This record gives sequence, C-alpha cells and structure tokens, in this order.
Amino acid sequence: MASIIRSFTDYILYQPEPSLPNGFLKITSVTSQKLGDLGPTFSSPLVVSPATNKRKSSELDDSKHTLRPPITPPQPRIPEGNQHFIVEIPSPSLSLDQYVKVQPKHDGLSEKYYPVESIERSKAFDRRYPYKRTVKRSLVPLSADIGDQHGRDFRSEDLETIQRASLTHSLSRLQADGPEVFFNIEKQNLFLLAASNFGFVKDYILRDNVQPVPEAFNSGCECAGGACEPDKCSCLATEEDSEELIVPYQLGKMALDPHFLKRKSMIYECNHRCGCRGNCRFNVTQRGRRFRLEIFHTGNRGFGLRSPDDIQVGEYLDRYLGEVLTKEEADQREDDQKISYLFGLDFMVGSTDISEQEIYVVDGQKFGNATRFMNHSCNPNCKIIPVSINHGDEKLYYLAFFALRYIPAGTELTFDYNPGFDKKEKMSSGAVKCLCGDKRCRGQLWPNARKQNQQGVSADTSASSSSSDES
Ligand SMILES: C[S@@+](CC[C@H](N)C(=O)[O-])C[C@H]1O[C@@H](n2cnc3c(N)ncnc32)[C@H](O)[C@@H]1O
Repeated sequence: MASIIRSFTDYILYQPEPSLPNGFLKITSVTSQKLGDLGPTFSSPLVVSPATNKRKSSELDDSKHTLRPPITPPQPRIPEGNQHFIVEIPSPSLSLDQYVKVQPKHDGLSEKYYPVESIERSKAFDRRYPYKRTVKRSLVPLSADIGDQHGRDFRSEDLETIQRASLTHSLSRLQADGPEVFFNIEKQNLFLLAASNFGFVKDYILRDNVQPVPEAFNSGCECAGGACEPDKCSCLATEEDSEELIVPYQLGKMALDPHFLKRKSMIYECNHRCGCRGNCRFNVTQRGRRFRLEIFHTGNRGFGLRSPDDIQVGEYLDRYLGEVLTKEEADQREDDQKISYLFGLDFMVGSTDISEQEIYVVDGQKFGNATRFMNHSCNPNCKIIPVSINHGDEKLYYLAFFALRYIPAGTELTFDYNPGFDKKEKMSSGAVKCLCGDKRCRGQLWPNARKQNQQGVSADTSASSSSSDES
C-alpha cells in the first residue's frame, strides 16, 4: 500500500509556491500517460494524507484471495494532445507538507513515524473538523458480550460486575450444549484476570482470509440407517499401503480405541451428509462434551483445567476453539501475546502440498472454550487429535482432546505442548521453563528458538505423541 503512494508521488512534481494561500501546493506536469500507468486517478482536488495509503481488509477479493483495486472515482478524460494540466492540492499545514515530502517509513504507530496527532491538530487548526471529541467514558457501554442488555446504563456498574456478567452470559451459552463448565476461583482479582477480555464461544470464529472449501469438496458415506459398518464405511481412513480401514472409536463406547491413541492419524467422523446422518458410532465429538469442566488456579502455572468427574481412557473431553487466523496474522499476534494460545492446524503439512506458511492457526486468547486453560505436562493425561468432519478440507478441521488414560476426578487435565520434542535436545537459554512437576519433566515448554523469549504455545499436532503418553 505504501508503495502506491511512493510511486504516485514519483510521478508528481511538487512546486511549493509561498504565495499560495494556506500552504497550497501546486502540481504541474502530470501527463496522461503517467496517470494511466497508475490506473486509478483523481477527479477532485487531491489531499494527500496518511489515510490515503490505507487499504482495508474489506478490499480483499474473497474468492481469489487477492487484493481488489480500491474503488476510485471515474477517471478524468484528458483530451488528446493536451498532455499537461495543473492541479492544486490544499495542504493544510506545514507539518503535513513535511509529511508528504519526507515520506516516512511506516514501521510503527509512533508519533515519529505516523504523525497522526500533528495531522489531526493541523486539520483542526484549519477548522476542518474538531481536533478531539471528548466522550464521557462512563456513558459508553463496554463492547463486552453481555447479552440482551439493550438500553442499560452502566454508570452505576463497575468493570468487575460487567466482566462477570459478560463471562457468565457467554458461559451460559455453553451449558446449553452439555455438562457444566465453571470457574472455581475464590479470589476476586484472580477471577477477573481469567475473565478479562475473554469470551466463551461454541465454534470457530473464522477471521479474514480463512475460508472453508466449497461444499462440493465435502463428503459423507453412503451407509444406510444409523449403523455404519467398520469394514465398509467410506468415511473411515485406510491404513497406509493397505485397504484396511482404521476404526477410531470403540464399539458401544463414546471413546477412542486405545490403539488409535498411539497413532498419528486424523479422525474422520460421519456427518450430516452421510447415509447415517451422523447417527452412527463414528461420530463422537459432534455429540458434544460429556464431562463437567472446572477452571481453577494452579498456583504456579496460571489457570488450569480439571473435571469433577472420572474420565476413562479414550473418552472425549472437548475441542480447542478460538479465532481461526491465517499464519501471517497469527505471527503478528504472536509477537504481542505474552502467554500464547495459538495452535497451528498443520496436520497436513508434509503429506499434502500445503506449506507451513499456508496453514490456519487457532487463537484461543480472546475467544475460546474451557480447553484454552489446559496446561502442558511432560507426562500428560490427554492428547489432542485432529478431527475432520467435512472430509474435504485439509486446512480447516477441529482439534479434539481425548483422555490418554483413566483420569480420576479432580486431576488436572494436561497435554504435551511439544510432542515432537527431541529428548537429546538441551535446555535452551531463554526457553519457557516447565513447571509441570513430573519426575520426567523435560525442563522447558518450547525448545525452539522462535519461542525462546516468549511465554507462548504453538502445539504441533502433526508431531507424534510423546512416549510418556502411555505411562
Ligand atoms: C494455553 S495457556 C494455558 C492456560 C494458562 N495457564 C492460563 O492461565 O491462561 C499456555 C500458558 O500457560 C503456561 N503454562 C502452561 N503449562 C505450563 C507448564 N507446564 N509450566 C509453566 N507454564 C505453563 C505458560 O505461560 C503458557 O504460555
């Protein structure tokens, strides 16, 4: 975007004329040929301001993943043979004039590189609009999700009450779908920490440039009735180099087969397109949570998750939800997140032509569900497994948690953030220290250099499960 401005001004010869009123600039020698090169041009006096070089995400052409040209006014017709004309540009102030000439590099939102303040002030000085509009904060409802509170005045409410209301409301939506999810945090300040800027969601929120594949790519089986056969159902994946179907779930139980837990495979579930309409045993995660979940404070690793119910080996707990982002967007967010809630959907990297840069990433920081509070352990009791419901989408699928062993009620639920960890790897300086407390603790959460200085998560579900899984 910045380059548009740069090339634009390359074509324009500025001739500041001190005699012009109000710091007007006069532009001469703009040829139709040169304007033609630029494509869009102007039909009214041109004001060059930082806003000119901003492109919105709404300009993205969703179908092609490309930037649409900005919508521009119709081009002026330049008569043949009359190649020169004069445009006067109102230049509101010397500081804006300076901005136009200096062409600052926009590498930060500081006043130095992006002089919003001075431009605003100069516009205000010219009485083009008021410099600052004052707003009485207490009259502005917070954007928090507080349900149907239309017209409610929050003057008498404090932030604490609003956050609690917001969280309780979003939490109540989850309760409708399954057993209770609740906070067991006595200290008010800790509760607020858990609640601040976070809302519970029931499904992924797809952000800019994240697109599911067209429906025609998705599929289901043709099994009749509600009884898909383990040796026939076409939803099931096959073994490598064999026609044998892999059956993920145990017969008569809503649980994964213990053998499947040792695999590095994706689960393909039956769905509403199938002959069985998803009513067969090859659909577990879509039926929802079956255990109560409790968010508590661990004392040394922030918040954690546990269940007041006993959980058997292979049983499904919940999905990991959040905003789904492009890798590019996730990388930017990662730099800002102190504690990371980013999970790459990278299962197909390596086995398809999807590159590391093309993957989508789930961010559970601001929107998510209870699993966003699950901590790492070097000897975990849960495992995260990719689950495809639509079958056609290699980039967009779910991440589901299953119990690796029997988990007695009240035990903290954990999983391995870095299952591909090479045991020979040494503790790297600056790595995030692991406090799981297991006797076989590896000492660090992330050994890789990119994460060394961050308190962040980026679980690689494509990596094989750690050997500690079955202990
Ligand atoms: C996805 S969050 C887990 C929930 C987090 N504890 C919270 O309070 O929101 C990941 C973060 O939890 C912390 N964490 C998780 N497991 C840990 C462990 N075993 N040792 C130390 N910190 C851990 C790290 O700060 C990590 O960046």
